[in-house]
Amino acid sequence: MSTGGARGEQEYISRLYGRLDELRTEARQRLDQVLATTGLGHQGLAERDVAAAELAARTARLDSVENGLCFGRLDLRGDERRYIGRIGILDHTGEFEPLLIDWRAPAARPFYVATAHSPDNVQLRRHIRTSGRTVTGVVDEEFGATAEPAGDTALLAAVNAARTGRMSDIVATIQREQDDIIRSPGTGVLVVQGAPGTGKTAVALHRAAYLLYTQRERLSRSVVLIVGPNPAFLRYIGEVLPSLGETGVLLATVGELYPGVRAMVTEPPATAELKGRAAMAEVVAAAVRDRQRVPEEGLEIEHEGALPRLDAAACRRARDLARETGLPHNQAAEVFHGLIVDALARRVADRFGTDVIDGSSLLTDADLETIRGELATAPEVASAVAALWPPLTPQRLLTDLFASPERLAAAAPAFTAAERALLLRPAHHSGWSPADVPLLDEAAELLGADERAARSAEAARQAEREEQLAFAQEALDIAYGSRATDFDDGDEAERLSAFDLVDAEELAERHAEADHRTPAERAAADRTWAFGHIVVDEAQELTAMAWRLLMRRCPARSMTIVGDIAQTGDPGGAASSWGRVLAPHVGDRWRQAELSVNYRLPAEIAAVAAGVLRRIDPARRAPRAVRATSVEPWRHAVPRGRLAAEAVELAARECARTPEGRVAVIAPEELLPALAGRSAGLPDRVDVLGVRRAKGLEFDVVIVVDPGGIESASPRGLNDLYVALTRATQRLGVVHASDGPPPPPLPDLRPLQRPGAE
Ligand SMILES: Nc1ncnc2c1ncn2[C@@H]1O[C@H](COP(=O)(O)OP(=O)(O)OP(=O)(O)O)[C@@H](O)[C@H]1O
Repeated sequence: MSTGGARGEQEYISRLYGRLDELRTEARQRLDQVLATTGLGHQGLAERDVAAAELAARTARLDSVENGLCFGRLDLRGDERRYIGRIGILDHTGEFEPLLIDWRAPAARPFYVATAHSPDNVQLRRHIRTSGRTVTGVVDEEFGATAEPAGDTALLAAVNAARTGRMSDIVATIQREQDDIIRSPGTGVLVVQGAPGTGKTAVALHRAAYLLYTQRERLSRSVVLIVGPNPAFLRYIGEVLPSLGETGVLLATVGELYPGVRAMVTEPPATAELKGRAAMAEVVAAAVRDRQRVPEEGLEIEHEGALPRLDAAACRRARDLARETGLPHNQAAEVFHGLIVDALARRVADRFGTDVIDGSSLLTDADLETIRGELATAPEVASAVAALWPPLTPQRLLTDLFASPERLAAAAPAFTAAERALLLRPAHHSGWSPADVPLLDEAAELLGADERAARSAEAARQAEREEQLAFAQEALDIAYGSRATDFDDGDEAERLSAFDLVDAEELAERHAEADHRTPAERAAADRTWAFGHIVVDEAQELTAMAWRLLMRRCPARSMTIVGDIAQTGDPGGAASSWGRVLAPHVGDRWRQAELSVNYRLPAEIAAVAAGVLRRIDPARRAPRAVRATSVEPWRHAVPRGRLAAEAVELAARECARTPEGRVAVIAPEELLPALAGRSAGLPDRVDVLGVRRAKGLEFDVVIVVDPGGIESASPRGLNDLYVALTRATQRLGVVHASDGPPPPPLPDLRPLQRPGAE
């Protein structure tokens, strides 16, 4: 690494930061000006809010690119020089030349794809390292020269760096196969398959940033949704997009995608698996149909004396016709009500008798209409009809379904009794689980809005508005009343007061709560939001029901799906094949890209993982590791009762030998309480966790406890073991019970010398 070059670059980098500071100040001043603007009408206020939101987003973007603002330089043949960085910055003097080129712009691409074989007009590629605003070093790669490729030096420094517990961006070292995926067009469904550590998450996040750059107008309004497997994972990746200047995305688990429901309840894996099956879509549909009843004994209503009875056949006809409209349940309820009223009106007319000669009604059409109108508004009719076809919320439907063995038997006849028992729970349950969320969403689609609830919400809004109007009128009256006493010095004609400028309507609008939420916040609160693009990470974990929910949220089917079939630990989780998962939603209209280089695992750990992968699927090729560390993974056999104690002791030992970075102890769920009890004295940078929570995360050092226990804990335990063994960037140890051999290929590992003797 050259420090001479570093000194040479400092002046330019300082100039860039100077310009960044100016841009920030300008953006803040404009924001302050916009917010201070007054005297706008309703339309003007709305425009002001839009401008303010855009300026606030710009300010946030400029603030977030402080670290590593510029990380590269390209010298092209013909004396052109380009500096590459997190955002584009123009020189404000003269010709508005680019001072810094956004990494996503086409002009930056040679920085990522130029090679000695295909230099793309590049003479020199320079990696610039900074700490704060100071240049700490540069690494040059001259094309045509025989120097060590600097790209590798920069990449190796990045992959070897100690982990902080938060994922960092890879914008300075994106590799060619990753760049191809990041810049591939945003239309359609793109699946990125790759083994653990190949950079799927990194690529997916940079792709989101790239699409936001190329389609800013569309995507900043329609919002990019990033879906991860659990909140810990979302926290882990949460800083990547802001560091790339992108703050307007929504990160969520599937369990967080039903507004108004906090899915906090944990339930047995078998229940969650069952709720995730595609068959549940039919169960929910059947549960809705089951609530559209026909009384076998017919329908008898007390209204001004008993109304004529409607027999079951007439009720069934009304139900079938209402269903045939194809409307959601709550909207079809109105149709059903109308049909029952029609049938009743005809019966009432019949009671008055028919003409003995031709059998026609003795009542005129007008008479019939009067009877109909009267029945249509009769509360007794309404409540009798609602008992047959009740208005339902998704929560009500599922609560009733899961609380009743009879309802479950009717809605899920294809499930076994044992399976239905897994779904049973009391009506007064303590809340919703993540697996309930796609079911609630499914129900919401089939039920539609509860029209009556919507009407009463609209009535409440109207009442509130009238109240605001009255309040505004009162305020104006007071202002008007006080005018003579306030301004009796004769110059009131020159002064403007509230009643001169606004009427009550306008004042009420000003008092009305403006919607200052960002598009991402509005999207989070709206079940029917159509996202502009969805990124699904750890996609192999999603259930069939979760896929249905996500596809509904993305009618344009613009999606990036990243995952690894070999890491599916959840039998209800998708994927033994991406084709099978996607076929119901997009047929074969999807494309796949593959990542083939392992950036996380050193070759020594990758070899252990490859052994497990061979057991999962002998046909699958393990990715090539980008580096070796010469540190061999170890194993340590201990009596079963000592697993937790020894693991904690070894974690402490690993901490002592690795002064910075993260250490993880990954164990079967049933060992976690024992481990937690013993690990209180360990430093904060040690995590003790099960495989489920470790998915997608990485650590400098990993100790896998009781691999046999992880493997036997579930039908896909071997996949879980594979996940656990693929989390470490530097060192891996395995602690296993001495009463049996560790599962292959772990017996080949070097046995650990007694601590201290190594
Ligand atoms: N081009 C790159 N430059 C520097 N680091 C990289 C690069 N590509 C990937 N990495 C690093 O490799 C590690 C693994 O990346 P990532 O977590 O995206 O892999 P993954 O394929 O999603 O893994 P998993 O399947 O386990 O979730 C991360 O630390 C990431 O920053």
